[in-house]
Amino acid sequence: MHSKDQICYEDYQQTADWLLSQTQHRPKVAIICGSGLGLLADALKCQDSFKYADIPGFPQSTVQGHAGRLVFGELKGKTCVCMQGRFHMYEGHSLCKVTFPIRVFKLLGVETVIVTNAAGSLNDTYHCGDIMVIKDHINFPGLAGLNPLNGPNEEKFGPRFPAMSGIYDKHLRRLAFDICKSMGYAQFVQEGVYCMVGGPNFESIAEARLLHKLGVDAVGMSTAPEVLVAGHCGMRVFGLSLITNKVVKCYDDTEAVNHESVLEVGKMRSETLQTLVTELVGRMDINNNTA
Ligand SMILES: O=P(O)(O)O[C@H]1O[C@H](CO)[C@@H](O)[C@H]1O
Ligand SMILES: Nc1nc2[nH]cnc2c(=O)[nH]1
Repeated sequence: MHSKDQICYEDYQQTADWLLSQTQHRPKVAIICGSGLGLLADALKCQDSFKYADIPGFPQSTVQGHAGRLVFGELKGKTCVCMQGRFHMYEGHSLCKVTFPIRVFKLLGVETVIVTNAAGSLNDTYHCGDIMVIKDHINFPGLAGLNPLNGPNEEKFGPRFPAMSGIYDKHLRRLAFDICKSMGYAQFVQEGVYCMVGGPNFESIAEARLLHKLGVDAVGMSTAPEVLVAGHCGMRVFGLSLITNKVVKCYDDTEAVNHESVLEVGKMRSETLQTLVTELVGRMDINNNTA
């Protein structure tokens, strides 16, 4: 590794090579579990798992509800790798560290990334426990110049100026809605725009009103960096937000969000999310080459 914030191609390759030497699994799909959503990994069969602390080059999870384990296994016979815990900018990680696993996944042969997160809703028609299929995002840190793709471009991964229109795969979004309909989930599944803010504080009321005016449906402190890096290296992206709370927009409201209640809602919906992700992977069009 060069300096603290600079990661080179060989660093990603070293971590990927180490993982390939430790497991027979050759994943085509990566799943990133949001806050309180780590139980998603329980659905994987024939598991091989690694603590982040034991993986060369991997950052460490520091947030409650992010176990810090990389789990390989199968969903409906398709090989997946699942991050039980992600990295956030507010933990003090550089954005290169936050997105380090994505490029490692690319080198493992992953073609599709499923990102999940816990988020607060700004859309008045949403309820706690709703699942929002992400249609698009607003990346506030990115708009302000905080971008994991800053610095010399690594051409082996992708182009200097990647397009981000259509980054959330239309076909997978449609498939998710079909699955939700057939599973009886349709009444609590939404489609909307996710907004990333830096955190770690939740929104002030004036900030919440601003996001509402901008047409944001759900807000959180993650996801956009991982999506940018996955898109940059040509991976297909699908995203889900679990609505864990309503963002307070009214000065008379005495309710205040906290991380514990966010995790509670994650637990409540874990089985539903497991089913949805399992079915989605099962019906995805991928070439599965299990070593
Ligand atoms: O985005 P994930 O990792 O799901 O976590 C969300 O939940 C935490 C706040 O409760 C924040 O980290 C926010 O980003
Ligand atoms: N920024 C932000 N992140 C969240 N993660 C879960 N809920 C929220 C929220 O209301 N705001």
